[in-house]
Amino acid sequence: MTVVCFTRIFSVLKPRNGKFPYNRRLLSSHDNPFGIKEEEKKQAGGLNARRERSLPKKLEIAGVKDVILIASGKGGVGKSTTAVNLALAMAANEPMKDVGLLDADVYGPSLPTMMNLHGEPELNSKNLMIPLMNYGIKCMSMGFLVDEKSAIVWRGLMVMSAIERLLRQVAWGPLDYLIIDMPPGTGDTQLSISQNIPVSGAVIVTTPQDIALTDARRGAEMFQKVNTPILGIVQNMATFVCPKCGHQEHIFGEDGARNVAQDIHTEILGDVPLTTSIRESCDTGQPIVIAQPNTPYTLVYKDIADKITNKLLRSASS
Ligand SMILES: Nc1ncnc2c1ncn2[C@@H]1O[C@H](COP(=O)(O)OP(=O)(O)OP(=O)(O)O)[C@@H](O)[C@H]1O
Repeated sequence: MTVVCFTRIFSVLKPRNGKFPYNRRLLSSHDNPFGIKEEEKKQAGGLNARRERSLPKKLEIAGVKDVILIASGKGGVGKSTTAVNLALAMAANEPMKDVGLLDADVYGPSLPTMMNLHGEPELNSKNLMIPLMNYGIKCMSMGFLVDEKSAIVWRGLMVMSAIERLLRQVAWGPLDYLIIDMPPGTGDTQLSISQNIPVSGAVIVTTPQDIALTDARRGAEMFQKVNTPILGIVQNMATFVCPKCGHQEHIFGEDGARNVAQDIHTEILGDVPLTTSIRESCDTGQPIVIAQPNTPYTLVYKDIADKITNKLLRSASS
C-alpha cells in the first residue's frame, strides 16, 4: 500500500487548463495534493495559539445557507451511511433543496464509493474546485484528490489545513444545506470545523451499544462546549431485521440512545434498522434512498430529514 506522507512538501499547485497538474493515480508516498507549505503549518500553529487566547471569528462558506455536521464519537457506527442517505433525503423532500456533501474524513474517505463518484474535480474561472455531482448532490472528498488505495499519514495541522481548503476552495454555492460527514471522535478537526464556520447544527449518530453511547455523549458534550446546537441523535443499527422472516432483534441493546438524548436535552431523530439492503446499496454506490425510494428504510431517512429541516426552519425564524 502506498503511504502518503509529508516528508516532502510540494509547492502550491497551479491549475493548468482547469485541471490540477498531477495525476492522482500516480501520487506517490510523498505527495501532497494541496501543496500545503511549511509556512502554512506555522500559520495553523498560530491559529491554535489564537484559539487559546480567544475563539476565532467564524467565516461563512460562500453561497451556503446551513451547514449541518453528521458526527459520532465512535468510528464505524454508520455516520457516512447516515450522512449520504440524509443528504439524498433532504434533497428529495418537498420543497426540493440544493444539497452538498463534504467528506471530512481525510484518513478514510468513503463518499466516493457510496456516491459512486470517481475522478478529479475541475477548476472554475476563480480557481475553485467544482464539486463532483451524482444524484443531484454536490460532493467533495479527499478521495477525489488522492489515490483511494493510498493511506494518508498526515499530522493534525495538515488535516485541518486540507479541510479548510475543502471548505473554502470549492465552488459550493448556491446550497441550501452543506452536510459534513465528520471524522469520528472529538479531536482537532471537529473543534476546528465547529469553531471556524457557522454551523447550524450537529446530528450525532450512534448505535445502541454502551461503548458507542459513551462516545456519543462525549461528542455531544464537545459540541455543547463550543455552542454548536445539537439537532438530535440518529440511532443506527437500532434493530436487526431478519431478511427471511422479518423478525426484529435489538442486538446492540434497546434504550441506551434514548437515555443519552434525555441527558443531553435532545431528541432521537429516528431509529435506522440494521439491514443488508442499507449496507449493500451504499457499497454499490446506490444509497438506499435512491435504490429503493419507497421502502420503510428510506422513509426513516426521509422522516429524519424532515425533522432536521423543520428544526432549522424554526431556529431561523426564532
Ligand atoms: N443501518 C445499517 N444497516 C446495515 N449496514 C450498515 C448500516 N449503517 C451502516 N452500515 C454499514 O456499516 C459499515 C460502517 O458504516 P459507515 O462507513 O457509514 O460508518 P462510519 O461511522 O462512517 O465509519 P468510519 O468511522 O470508519 O468513517 C459500512 O459497511 C456500512 O455499509
